[in-house]
Amino acid sequence: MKVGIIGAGMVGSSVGFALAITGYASEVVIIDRNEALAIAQAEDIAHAVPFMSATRVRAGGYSDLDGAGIVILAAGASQKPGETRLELLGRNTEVFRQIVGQVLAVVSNPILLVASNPVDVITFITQRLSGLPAQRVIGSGTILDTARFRSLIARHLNISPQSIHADVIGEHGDSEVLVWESARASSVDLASFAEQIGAPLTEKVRADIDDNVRNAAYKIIEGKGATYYGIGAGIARIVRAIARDEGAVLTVSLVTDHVAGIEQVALSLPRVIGANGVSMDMLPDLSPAEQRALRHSAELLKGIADALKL
Ligand SMILES: NC(=O)C1=CN([C@@H]2O[C@H](COP(=O)(O)OP(=O)(O)OC[C@H]3O[C@@H](n4cnc5c(N)ncnc54)[C@H](O)[C@@H]3O)[C@@H](O)[C@H]2O)C=CC1
Ligand SMILES: CC(=O)C(=O)O
Repeated sequence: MKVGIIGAGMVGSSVGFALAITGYASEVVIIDRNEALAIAQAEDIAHAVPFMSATRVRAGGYSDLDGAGIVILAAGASQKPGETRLELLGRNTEVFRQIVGQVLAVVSNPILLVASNPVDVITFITQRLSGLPAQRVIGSGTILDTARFRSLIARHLNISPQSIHADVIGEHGDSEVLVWESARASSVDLASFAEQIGAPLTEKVRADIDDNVRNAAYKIIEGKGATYYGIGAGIARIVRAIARDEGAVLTVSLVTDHVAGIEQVALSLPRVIGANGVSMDMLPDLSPAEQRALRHSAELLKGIADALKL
């Protein structure tokens, strides 16, 4: 499948690299308002291809998106140390007002994958600006937070993160909800598994994992200025689910009709993803506290999106 990437910065280039080395895309076109950057990133990534795959990688303009099945939107401002994702909203709304129309002028019915922050509100904006069905406008949402959650639980239990089934839902941001209630290691209840191997999930263990998931971006940005490898791999994983029509269940953001008593809000839930985008949503079993936290997250995002009066 041909994939376009708008934004050749840290995130866009990491997605391009992940797509090229996995071969999940047959062709990748990278576009940025800084053409020299797009060309340099595309060339650098193309030089990795002979070792790994047969993906064709190049820089281009919007007209080069012709025939793309997926367009990844990773353009715009990113957080400075200490800045929240929501503080990027004004700047990135303007960027998306510029780019969404240019994409749709060339590709009439793409699947749009939104990475730019605050990703839930930007996904809402992109769906409204594009007029595409909600199922085709997918925000990376909490796919990265879920990966962080699984990797930290796996580290605590000393097993593979692929054997952990645990999700982060709600906002990709400070109000996100780590779902402990239905978390499992293989098919075993997570708390029971942890007890059985002598590594119980004490309140302190849970609090440390929560802190390191919720605040991962702040800590990494403090240390190296940006996060990009995790989201690069996460978006490549979504592309694979679409390109191979997998029906994979991934936590992604989407404008959702009803969730936690709130209507028409973009946030993350586990969703089934295949060739036509998202086909189904699921709500994991939640504890009463997790239900309240999800409602809070949904209300927060709804309030911000409604204030935009799109
Ligand atoms: N969803 C997630 O989990 C994550 C999201 N992000 C978000 O991804 C976005 C990009 O982050 P980085 O790549 O680190 O930033 P960056 O600053 O490295 O790259 C952004 C790129 O966007 C380009 N750009 C800006 N306006 C444009 C326009 N109108 N048209 C075309 N290109 C334009 C810039 O020239 C720049 O190359 C940020 O909003 C960041 O917060 C970052 C990490 C994880
Ligand atoms: C920057 C960002 O959204 C993240 O790493 O989670």
